[in-house]
Amino acid sequence: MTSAEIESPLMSDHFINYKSKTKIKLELYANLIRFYAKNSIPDFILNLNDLAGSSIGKGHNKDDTSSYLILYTYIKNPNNPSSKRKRITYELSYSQYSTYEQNLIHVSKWHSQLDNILKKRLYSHSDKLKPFLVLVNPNAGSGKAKNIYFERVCPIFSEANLSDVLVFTQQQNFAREYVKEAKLDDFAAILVISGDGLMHEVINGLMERKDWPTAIKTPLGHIPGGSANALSCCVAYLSKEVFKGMSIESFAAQTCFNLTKSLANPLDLVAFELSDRRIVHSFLSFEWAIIADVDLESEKYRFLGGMRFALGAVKRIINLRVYRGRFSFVPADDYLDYEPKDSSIKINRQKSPIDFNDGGSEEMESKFKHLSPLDKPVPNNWLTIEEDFVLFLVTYLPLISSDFLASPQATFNDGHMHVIFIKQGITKTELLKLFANTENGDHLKHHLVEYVKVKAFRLEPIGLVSNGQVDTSNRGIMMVDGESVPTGPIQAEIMPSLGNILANLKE
Ligand SMILES: Nc1ncnc2c1ncn2[C@@H]1O[C@H](COP(=O)(O)OP(=O)(O)OP(=O)(O)O)[C@@H](O)[C@H]1O
Repeated sequence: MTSAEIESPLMSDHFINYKSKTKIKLELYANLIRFYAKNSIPDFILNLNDLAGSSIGKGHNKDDTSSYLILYTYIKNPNNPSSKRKRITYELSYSQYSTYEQNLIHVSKWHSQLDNILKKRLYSHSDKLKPFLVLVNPNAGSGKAKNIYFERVCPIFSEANLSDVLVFTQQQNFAREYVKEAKLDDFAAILVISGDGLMHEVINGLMERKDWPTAIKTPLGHIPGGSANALSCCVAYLSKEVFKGMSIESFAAQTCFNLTKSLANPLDLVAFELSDRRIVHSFLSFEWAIIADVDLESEKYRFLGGMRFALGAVKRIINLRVYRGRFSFVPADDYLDYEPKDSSIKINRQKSPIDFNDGGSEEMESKFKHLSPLDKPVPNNWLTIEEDFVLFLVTYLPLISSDFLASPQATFNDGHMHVIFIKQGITKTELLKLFANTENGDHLKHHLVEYVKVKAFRLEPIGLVSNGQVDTSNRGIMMVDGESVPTGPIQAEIMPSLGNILANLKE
């Protein structure tokens, strides 16, 4: 027996379903509404997790004294929990009293009771009445973000009785500067309608504030509006919601509905020290070798949306590049005995006693737990691999695009970076097959794909390898969260649970 069955309803009333013209009894509980047509057994149970909100309406006929309760639901097929959500509205007329005013007063009680229950579930830690700050990049992806805001997001916010402050970004780094100066206390959360690049800007803007330790705790939400939209895919994947096989508009609407049901969840961020000594913060990935080449080179196919990556990958595999590099890392505790699948990969394990900040400085020690200055050797307890790499990818969320489940083990705050690399030796055919197997994470089973979980790493790119020669003038492209950074020695450390991401995680 569920707790709702032993509780008495908060409200119970008879309505007429406007569409079917049938009588219906509704019982409201803390988590659900029961719909009874004839029997004492409910015909339908609406979980309040599937309800965006309600509104009050009046009939068109001037003699109609009834008042209407309208429910906006986004329901999955009950027989298929992994189905898309479908919007269904229930228009329920109430006419127990003889005047419209009396009926309206009673329906208003339902509306405010529902609003209170739904808002209580939102951001329980913050002020319910604060608006969202919504940042929209009108030029993201194939240029749909503005329409997504007006046609998909606004209607759901209105159904859920949520308010927002809209800001269109005007150029690169606009959002970064905006959140650096914004009065964050005025907002419940920051929502980004764009690709992953704009979220990267927002996170870095927050980290550049004087009050960054509190600023970075502002809950962040992502609504897909760009081409890859990896963060929205990860939120949907970890919330057990569909994210494939639907248009960006439907995906955005579903994501927006889920945001109205979301709570703030701790999010791992990664601090990078770039070769020019700048510090940037990242939520998604670091790419070098083939993935970075594809990401940058496929920019010119942005009009294709997500398809741009598939096209770029095929082109780059045909003209495969190999880069020599030195990869040093602090393995996660469960990877201390890490051995590569390919026995020809040699790991340099320092035997000298562990010294965390060997050659480090006080400044580095105060900022980082593992990193020493970039111009000094890595500490003694790090492991080092020097190889010719075809692929080198670090992720801290599961997906880098809707069809690339790079690290199935990753969660929002598992406290680690997940490194995948492939060294020279893989054939073009094998690589093509492997790229076709990334949707379910099956690439990790391939004997030439290496995987290691780390807390910190350093990558020193050496040069492009061709015909046994190393061209040190070409060290490839490096990308953090899909944004180019200067190529050169780079290092990174995980910052466990530093940020907060909005997601409706199911138990
Ligand atoms: N109004 C704007 N006009 C032009 N560029 C902008 C504007 N606002 C932001 N930008 C920049 O556009 C770049 C791309 O944005 P974003 O990553 O959000 O979309 P995308 O690249 O289309 O999507 P994805 O990252 O999913 O592939 C970012 O570097 C961002 O700083």
